Amino acid sequence: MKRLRLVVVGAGVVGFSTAVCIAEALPLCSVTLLSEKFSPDTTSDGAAGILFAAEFPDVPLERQRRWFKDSFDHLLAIAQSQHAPDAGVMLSSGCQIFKEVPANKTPFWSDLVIGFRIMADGELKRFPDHKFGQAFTSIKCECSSYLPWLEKRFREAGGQVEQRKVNSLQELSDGFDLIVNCSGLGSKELVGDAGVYPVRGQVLQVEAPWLNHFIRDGDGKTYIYPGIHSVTIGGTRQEGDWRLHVDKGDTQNILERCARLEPSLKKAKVLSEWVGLRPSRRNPRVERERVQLQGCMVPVVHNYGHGGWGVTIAWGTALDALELVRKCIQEMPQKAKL
Ligand SMILES: Cc1cc2nc3c(=O)[nH]c(=O)nc-3n(C[C@H](O)[C@H](O)[C@H](O)COP(=O)(O)OP(=O)(O)OC[C@H]3O[C@@H](n4cnc5c(N)ncnc54)[C@H](O)[C@@H]3O)c2cc1C
Ligand SMILES: O=C(O)CCC(=O)C(=O)O
Repeated sequence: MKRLRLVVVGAGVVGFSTAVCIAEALPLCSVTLLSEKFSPDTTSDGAAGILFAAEFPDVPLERQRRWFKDSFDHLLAIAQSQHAPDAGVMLSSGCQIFKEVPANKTPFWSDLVIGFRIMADGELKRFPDHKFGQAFTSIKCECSSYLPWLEKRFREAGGQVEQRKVNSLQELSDGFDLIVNCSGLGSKELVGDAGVYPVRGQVLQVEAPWLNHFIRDGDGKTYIYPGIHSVTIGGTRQEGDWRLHVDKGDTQNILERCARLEPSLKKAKVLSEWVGLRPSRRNPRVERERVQLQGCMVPVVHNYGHGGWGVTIAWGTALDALELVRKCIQEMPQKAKL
């Protein structure tokens, strides 16, 4: 019996989440993950990995809530299991503080994280420049551990992995019946999407084991996220900036901004510096189309453009992508399904 051959392009948190969802749900299909780069060399690897999100302008809020909730619940189950240290997933409590009271005091995910509450005036005293704060428990998912863990899970479900750059979807039409595109910023070239652009982010890993709680400035530029082995501090959001090298000016600026929120960071040792390009788009593209490749109409499911929130919503969008894959398969002629 000929098995249906599926290919997932991309080995970041979106690609591996999608590949695992598909391989585990459709054991009769052959699933291959192809990617130019793997952990530790993807954008996902350096992300702070905190589950937190801003709203995308044109995606129905219910769908965004589902992406957040499905991802949060999936990672919470891992954080509370024996797999937590191997997968690099931990609960993380802290606060987001604002210099001005925000128009929306309760973000759309406030009831999806744990214990969300508005901070009392007394708690804000240590942040004299800030007037308003939200305290809650979220999750930190460290992709340098999580991606290898997902890869193992994918292989255990029968998935195959191959390192290769895909220059055009045409290259895939011979070997595969269905393509799932999770190539992040690579989609700009791979599928000619002019709406995809980089937002450069620089972060530092510092040694500060005395810090247990995260602090995020509501402007989204400055954050301190204690992790399993070190503390991630950041950041920058430089739109359209393709530079992948560390900028020493940014490093200095990050250290100063973070020490203003948490003075003890002046005593922290800098362990490493890292730059990544967020695969940004006005809205993530989670949809399907049929593309003519070498004379055949081939179904393509897209799942890319998660910007600064890819770790947060990867599992939720992967489940959506799985449903789109199922629909494509249902519409295939019976012969192709065998
Ligand atoms: C500094 C910084 C901090 C961040 N912190 C957080 C955070 O705290 N929380 C959060 O939710 N998000 C965070 N993000 C955002 C997050 O990193 C991204 O949203 C996420 O990594 C996107 O995942 P992805 O799988 O789409 O892309 P990537 O990780 O970039 O993976 C894309 C994959 O596609 C492959 N690929 C691309 N083109 C091709 C091709 N033509 N052929 C073959 N393979 C190809 C690449 O090699 C790679 O494997 C942060 C980002 C940065 C830069
Ligand atoms: O914005 C945050 O607080 C988390 C880090 C992040 O998502 C980012 O830098 O893109």
